[in-house]
Amino acid sequence: MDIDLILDDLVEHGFTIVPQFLESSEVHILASAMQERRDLFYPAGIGRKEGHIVQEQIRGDNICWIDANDPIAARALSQLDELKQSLNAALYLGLDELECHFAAYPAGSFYARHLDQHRGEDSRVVTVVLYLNPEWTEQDGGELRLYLDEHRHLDILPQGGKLVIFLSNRFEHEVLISQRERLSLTGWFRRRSM
Ligand SMILES: O=C(O)CCC(=O)C(=O)O
Ligand SMILES: [Fe+2]
Repeated sequence: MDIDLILDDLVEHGFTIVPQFLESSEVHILASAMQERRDLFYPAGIGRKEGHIVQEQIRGDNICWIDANDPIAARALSQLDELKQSLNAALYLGLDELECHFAAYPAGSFYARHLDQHRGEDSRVVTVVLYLNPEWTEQDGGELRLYLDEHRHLDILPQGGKLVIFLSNRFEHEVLISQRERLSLTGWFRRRSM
């Protein structure tokens, strides 16, 4: 992980892609640990609290929240913590906790275009998505489509070990239909509450 490159990219573009954030052996370990928790996954909803509803026409993934101290994801979480410290030191983002969950998109599912901040709430500052799919190809679909502005978007394949980082309030994005099960760890660095 070249931290200077990450910081430069975030300052200049607001997002960056780290192709090999996690080694492939670690991706395997994390993906199989995730499979062991499969009975704890449930359909993801949209909105918070009373507004929370499950709508497969919007998002079809199943999720399982991960505690920051959970040994299941120790390696990935400690690397993400290092990243957070660098972001704070260089960019003064004041990032505090990482809120994160595993996500599994069954074949045929997707997540429609959205922004990662809930209405009236701006505590999610930086979104990180770490993919856990070894040997993912273009035929498998499931790209993360990041809308850069009104006219341009970027499609990112969810290949194992890759980390995508972007400013949560800046980029609308969607997950295109996946042709096979698509696994990830998604997190949000939150701002310290005043
Ligand atoms: O898995 C991805 O590529 C993005 C997931 C996402 O947008 C979300 O969980 O908010
Ligand atoms: Fe999102």
